[in-house]
Amino acid sequence: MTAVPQSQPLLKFRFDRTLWQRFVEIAQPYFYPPGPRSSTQFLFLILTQLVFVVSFTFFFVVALALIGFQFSPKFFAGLVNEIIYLKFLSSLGKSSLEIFQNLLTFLPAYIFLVLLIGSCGVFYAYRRKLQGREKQWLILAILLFLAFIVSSLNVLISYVFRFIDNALNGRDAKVFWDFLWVYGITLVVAIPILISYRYTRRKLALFWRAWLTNTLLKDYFSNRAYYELDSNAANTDIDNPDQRMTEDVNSFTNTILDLILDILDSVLDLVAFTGILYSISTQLTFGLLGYVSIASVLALWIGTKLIKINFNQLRLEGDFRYGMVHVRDNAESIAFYRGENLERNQVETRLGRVIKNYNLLIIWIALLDIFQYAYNYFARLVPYLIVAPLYFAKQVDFGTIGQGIFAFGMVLRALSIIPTRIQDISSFAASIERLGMLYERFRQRESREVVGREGIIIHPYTHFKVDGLTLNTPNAEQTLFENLSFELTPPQSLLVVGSSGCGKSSLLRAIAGLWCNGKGTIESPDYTEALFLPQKPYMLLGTLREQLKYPNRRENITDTDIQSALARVNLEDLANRMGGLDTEKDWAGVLSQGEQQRLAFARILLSQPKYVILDEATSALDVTNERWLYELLQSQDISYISVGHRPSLVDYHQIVLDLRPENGSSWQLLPAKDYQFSS
Ligand SMILES: Nc1ncnc2c1ncn2[C@@H]1O[C@H](COP(=O)(O)OP(=O)(O)OP(=O)(O)O)[C@@H](O)[C@H]1O
Repeated sequence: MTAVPQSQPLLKFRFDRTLWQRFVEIAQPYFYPPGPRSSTQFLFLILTQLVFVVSFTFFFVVALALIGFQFSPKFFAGLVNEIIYLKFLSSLGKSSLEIFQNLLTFLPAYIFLVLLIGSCGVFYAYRRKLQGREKQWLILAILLFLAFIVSSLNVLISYVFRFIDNALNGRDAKVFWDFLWVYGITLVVAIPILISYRYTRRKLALFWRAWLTNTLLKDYFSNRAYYELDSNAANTDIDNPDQRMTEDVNSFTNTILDLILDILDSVLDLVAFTGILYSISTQLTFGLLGYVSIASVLALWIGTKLIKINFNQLRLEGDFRYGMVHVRDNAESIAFYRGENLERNQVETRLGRVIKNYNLLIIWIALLDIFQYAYNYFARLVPYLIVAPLYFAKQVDFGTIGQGIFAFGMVLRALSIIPTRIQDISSFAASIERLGMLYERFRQRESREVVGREGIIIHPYTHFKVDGLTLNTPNAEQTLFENLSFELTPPQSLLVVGSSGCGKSSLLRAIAGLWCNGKGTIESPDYTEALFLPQKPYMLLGTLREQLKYPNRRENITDTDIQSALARVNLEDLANRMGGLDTEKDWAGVLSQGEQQRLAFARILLSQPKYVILDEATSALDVTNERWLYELLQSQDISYISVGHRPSLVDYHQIVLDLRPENGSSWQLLPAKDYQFSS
């Protein structure tokens, strides 16, 4: 049964600089390689891309307007007269067509042209840095462009309805039907654009997720980080790395795009509709700004509380799921022990923590709901209160009321990103914290490796040589042995003995480079020349063939080689019995311990290493099979180190290393023929 996490590391959850730095650390590398001042350059490139998209959109919209003008001159004439940002255009020509045509020879057009060429130039200058990242920049550009178009469509639709309302009010049937047609055509164009916008957003999130997960996986599997993280310890700060690399990455890449594009949409809507709103009422505009600012500060305060709760929720959910997986992986042992009740208790304790924290979460969400309902319902009243008196005083037409309410709603929505999305923002911040911590841990390991590890020094060498080795456990609680020295010249073999817990397996861990807390030097052959056989053989998820080829050190292993290796370890009928080499099973559950240990010996025959390290690798076998397998090793001219408790093992080794000799010294090395197992 694994430890149920008791305490959590003390973390501060705030919308602060550290959170921002973590965010940049995770988000930037997909688009721009990290390095000194790279964040500034990255932001500069994002702005340049924005400039590019704005300039491009300008020419695109003018071209569209010129085409659209051919279909509905009345609507476009109306637009030029009504849209506040376009009113200045009236000076460019008499008819609306002239105005649009003149736009292309007007000063802003030149400015946009220069910006367009300039931004292309900037990207050209950065082409080397962006090598391999072209795809994401291109998709981002398309996404930004679509965001502009979608926002323009919203403005357009608001005007179409204003004209429809006014035509209704003036009982002008012709104009009414004309604009209904315009609306129909706009929809035909708008729907595919809207769908492409959403699709592109998801596609970029998907590419980003794949990239980020692969990057983290690379770090996770490099230099055995997965082994060092010790993520099941109760007080670990990197809990559930699997969850961080799966769910947290997914929610990060999806939410980030949703949020960033929502913010962009909001900015665009804000620019588009504040003008309309401002032209209707200045008080309404400023009142709205004040209202939203106060609400945002309040929302951020509630959000800060929510980050911690969301962070804990993610951790507790991960712990709960791991508890269940642990039961699944150890089903047989638990069944033998009849440990159901204890296991149920441990998963129920974990579930209890999930529920307790979730309970806290829903209380805070309820508080947030009160705030959000009050915020939204009160906001709906405001435009009526301000625009209706203007209408009664005949200062604005009827269509203006509808458009005023629509514009108010759009500006309110645009400004309300923080008050209304604070729940998403907080869980996003929690994901950033969790991913950021994992990311930092990987970077720390990397810099530690560059600077050089402290403790035991490992050198590559032609054979095993240990010099002055003192080994501590990773947490430095125990010193297992001191000043150990020995040399093993092939084809010599060494048997490591000693009472349980004296550090036999730990010596093998140090030789394999897994433990390095202590001092002294270990010289060992390259890992590709050695094979390690643990007491409980590792059975991977896959076919029987993959099982036998593991760890895939040699190519061109044929099925005949496999069959012959199986026969030599007394498993000739295994493939037939299991339905062939392509069969996939839960091998750890299907094969007996002894069969698994024999299968591990078959791996030696197939991989043909020069050295083998065996940690009680024959403990589940009878003495006859054990002898047979050791004779097999000797016939292959393999030099090996074994750990074991059985007296019979002494016969297959030349040297014995006793890590807890009875004479009281720290360790003892002697020829096997002189060694006597104590009874
Ligand atoms: N990850 C760890 N962190 C801290 N201490 C550990 C860790 N793994 C093992 N130890 C401790 O190190 C000591 C040596 O463990 P090791 O597995 O090397 O014993 P051993 O001699 O191989 O025992 P056995 O014969 O029972 O397999 C034990 O006291 C064990 O509790």
